Amino acid sequence: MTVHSRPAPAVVLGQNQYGKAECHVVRITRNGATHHIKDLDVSIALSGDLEEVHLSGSNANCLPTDTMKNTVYAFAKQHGIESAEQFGMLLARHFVTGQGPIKRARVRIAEHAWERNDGGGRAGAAVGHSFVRKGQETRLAQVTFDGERSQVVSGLKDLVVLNSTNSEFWGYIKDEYTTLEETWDRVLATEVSARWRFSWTGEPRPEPAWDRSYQQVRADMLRAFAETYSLSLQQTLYEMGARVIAGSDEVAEIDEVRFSLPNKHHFLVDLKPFGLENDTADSAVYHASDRPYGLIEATVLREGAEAGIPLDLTNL
Ligand SMILES: O=c1[nH]c(=O)c2[nH]c(=O)[nH]c2[nH]1
Repeated sequence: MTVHSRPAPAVVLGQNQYGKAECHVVRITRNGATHHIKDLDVSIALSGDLEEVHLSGSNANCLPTDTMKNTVYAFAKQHGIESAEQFGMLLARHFVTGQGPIKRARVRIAEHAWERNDGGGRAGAAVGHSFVRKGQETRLAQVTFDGERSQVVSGLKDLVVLNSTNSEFWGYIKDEYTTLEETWDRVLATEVSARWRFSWTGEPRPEPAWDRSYQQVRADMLRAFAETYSLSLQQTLYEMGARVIAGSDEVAEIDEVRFSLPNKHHFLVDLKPFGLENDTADSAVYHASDRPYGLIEATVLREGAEAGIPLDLTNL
């Protein structure tokens, strides 16, 4: 059998673009004790005279995607973020007018909206630096009944909260692998996942008013988060649990609260290479990192109560 070798086909480069996707930039503006937050996911795609980058490997016309990322953070500090549209326009114009080979820039922005954490209307002075991400959390309930006794575990997940000050982290173990710098002022943010178990097991005790209880627990958690001057997320977790247990009344008595709190790290961006001082009295720009993240989990119990919520929340 003869194998007919075919001539190599002529190949050409088609449409192409490149850029840095999902630069998660958070800018905190400080007006005294009242802070404001802008939280954007910025994705950039540039195109233009980029044939040689693909064909010969010459990077002479290639603006590194790392530079695009730095530009996002530096512009956030330098020019502020008025709106997603205005910030996107500023960036798109910068890349096209600043670099000859770049002919077109596409900037996509997803903005995460935040509102003030007023702890259900009861948080007082902490409101200036405490925020809740917009969009409802998911409310959860698990009920079991064995013919005699009921058990009710309520919960919530996806409640994202952030404090732009009143959080420190220092005094921890330092071994040969520790590089983390101690901090006396950082952003503390988490996505609350919690489950709480009621002491109520059925008649003759009156059934708790579940909706009212849920609102009370949610408000207690938000208020404790806002008002706790935090030395660690672990300490904040404990304060939130303690507030929930103490805040539950006799009818809707809660014996146990279990939390799973991812530490949503916000890293201050080093803008010194661009001649910018970050973290000044009026504003700071952070990189909101989504992974890896610290995961802080614990149960807080009424003294004397037996733990009944399993360690693994995903099974509830
Ligand atoms: O609140 C914190 N708790 C930790 O255990 C921890 N570990 C870490 O690196 N950062 C933090 N922050």
